[in-house]
Amino acid sequence: MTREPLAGERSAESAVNGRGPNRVEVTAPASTANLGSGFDTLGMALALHDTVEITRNGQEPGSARVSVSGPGAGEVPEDERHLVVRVLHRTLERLGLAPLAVDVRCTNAIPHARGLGSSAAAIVAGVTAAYRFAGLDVRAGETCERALREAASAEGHADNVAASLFGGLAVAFSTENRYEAVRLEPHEELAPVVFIPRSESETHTMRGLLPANVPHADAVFAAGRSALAVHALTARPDLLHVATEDRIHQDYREPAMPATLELVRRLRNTGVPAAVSGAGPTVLALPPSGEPPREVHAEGFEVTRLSVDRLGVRVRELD
Ligand SMILES: Nc1ncnc2c1ncn2[C@@H]1O[C@H](COP(=O)(O)OP(=O)(O)OP(=O)(O)O)[C@@H](O)[C@H]1O
Ligand SMILES: N[C@@H](CCO)C(=O)O
Repeated sequence: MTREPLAGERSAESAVNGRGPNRVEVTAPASTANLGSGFDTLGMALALHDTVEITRNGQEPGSARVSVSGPGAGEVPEDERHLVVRVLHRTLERLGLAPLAVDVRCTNAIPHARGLGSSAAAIVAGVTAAYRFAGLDVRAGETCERALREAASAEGHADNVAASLFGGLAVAFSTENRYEAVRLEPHEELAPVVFIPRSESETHTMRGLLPANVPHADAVFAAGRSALAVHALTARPDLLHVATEDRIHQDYREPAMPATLELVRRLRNTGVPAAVSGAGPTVLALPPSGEPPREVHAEGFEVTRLSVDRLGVRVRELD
């Protein structure tokens, strides 16, 4: 395999073949994507975390034994088909390294298929662990750009993974099929509230509801609102209500989650900036007070206040 060298790469082969860590712990944050007007572009990390502990076990290379507590327990595969393990192995392979045999312990808090970036957090955990086993730091210079591309190509879009990797607010974009992102510091007064329903929606199904093209006027509307959203989220939260307005994805997805869109409208009608979180069905609100509005009827939704995660993924060597 030919590829460009990575910073610290000379140590990578020897790290995986014996001198690297035996056990790493990765903590990856949830994320809310789109923020209304920034479809596939804006993502913000939230202080709700999955923790994954990965230990090399000396079994058959490429094998995995997985245990899960919290969301996903009893539902996701408990072997090498598990998302974190698939990404770990794929990333090692793309680094030109042999697969590892691992025990994986997942302690999850992010609900699955609700629009809170659970798959992105799992993917970011897998990429981060692979890099650490290879002696590389996902947060360092060129390596961090490659880690983003690795994670975004596994997810299919970069908004959630960029936020989960770097924390804070991500502006994701692509150039010549390369995923890229810029990290920005969200305004200190942002106080996200999420309304999480019991129902689930898989992102790939929700993406199937989107049209191939949108009217030019809607594209112009989206460009203006998303540019404004960057300013509102970082400097002028008083502009969030207008900045989070969308015309290019939410309504198209309404037939699959009518209660979500109804709640978005009820919140917005009381003046609260609100949008579908990611591909839904969770609703994200950014009330200026940080208080969920009492007068808005939100039966069927669990209401949770979350702060912004400003650090992104964390990794520790345990052994
Ligand atoms: N921690 C995890 N471990 C294993 N598999 C996971 C994990 N998190 C998510 N998945 C897989 O990804 C699926 C959910 O991903 P999906 O992209 O549809 O939703 P999401 O990431 O929660 O929401 P969104 O992308 O809208 O923010 C789950 O059904 C499961 O198969
Ligand atoms: N931008 C993505 C986020 C969900 O993963 C979407 O709305 O489909």
